[in-house]
Amino acid sequence: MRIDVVTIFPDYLAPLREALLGKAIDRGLLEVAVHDLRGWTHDVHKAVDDSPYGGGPGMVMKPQVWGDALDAVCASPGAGAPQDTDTPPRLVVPTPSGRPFTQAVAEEYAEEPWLVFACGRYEGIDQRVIDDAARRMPVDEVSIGDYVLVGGEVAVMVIVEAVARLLPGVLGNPASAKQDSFSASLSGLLEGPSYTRPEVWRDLAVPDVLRSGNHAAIERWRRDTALERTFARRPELLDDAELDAADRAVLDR
Ligand SMILES: CN1CCC[C@H](Cn2ccc3ccc(-c4n[nH]c(N)c4C#N)cc32)C1
Repeated sequence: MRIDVVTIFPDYLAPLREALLGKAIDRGLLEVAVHDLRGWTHDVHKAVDDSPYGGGPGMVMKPQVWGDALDAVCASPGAGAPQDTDTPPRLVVPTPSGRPFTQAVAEEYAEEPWLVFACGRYEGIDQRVIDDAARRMPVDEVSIGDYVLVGGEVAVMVIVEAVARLLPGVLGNPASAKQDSFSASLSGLLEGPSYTRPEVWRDLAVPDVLRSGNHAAIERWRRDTALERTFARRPELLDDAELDAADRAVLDR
């Protein structure tokens, strides 16, 4: 997978080259290029923003600069295009007003050969940039949660990590992603609690079933605790979960 990120704060994305993702890049499982939006400005002040039409607080990011940047970065075939194909990338624009970025969206993105991320700042990017790009490529405006950040860079880090860990070979143990919270194999439920040695720590013991060696009982316990935790913390997830009679018996307890 090829990932391009356009931002006015390239150094903000430096952590993408650390740890697991850094290893994935070194192993060629992932290619990441970060571009400084100011490279497409033409004035001495390298202006990327201007005051909003209709008034209101803050500034809006200029369409001309973003248009030139995305024309260059999304060019296919082009320098960034994977295998130099003429397939355009999917443009992902983080914004609080976007559709929710969920595990299902992460799984969708993990199938894409090429993602380009546009990191807004100020009050956001002139809408015409998104509307213009949508004439040439798939565009997604997504939100990582119902709170307001200062810019898109942190959201891109969240999205890239959630997507990259799903790529074959990135996680040491691929089975780990199969047991993710929200994943299909867990019926969209939250994961239950995890434990490791010692058996007793500060007079708190590991549940006996996990040391029983009875794999059927352990699987049932993990399902039950996932159901209980989901019911307690995210009951709305149960609406879409495929529950059997045993599951419903747990919830009716
Ligand atoms: C007061 N204004 C309101 C509009 C957005 C302004 C800050 N900003 C500029 C670009 C930008 C990109 C993403 C996010 C963001 N915030 N929360 C999320 N879940 C996001 C996501 N994905 C925020 C952003 C602040």
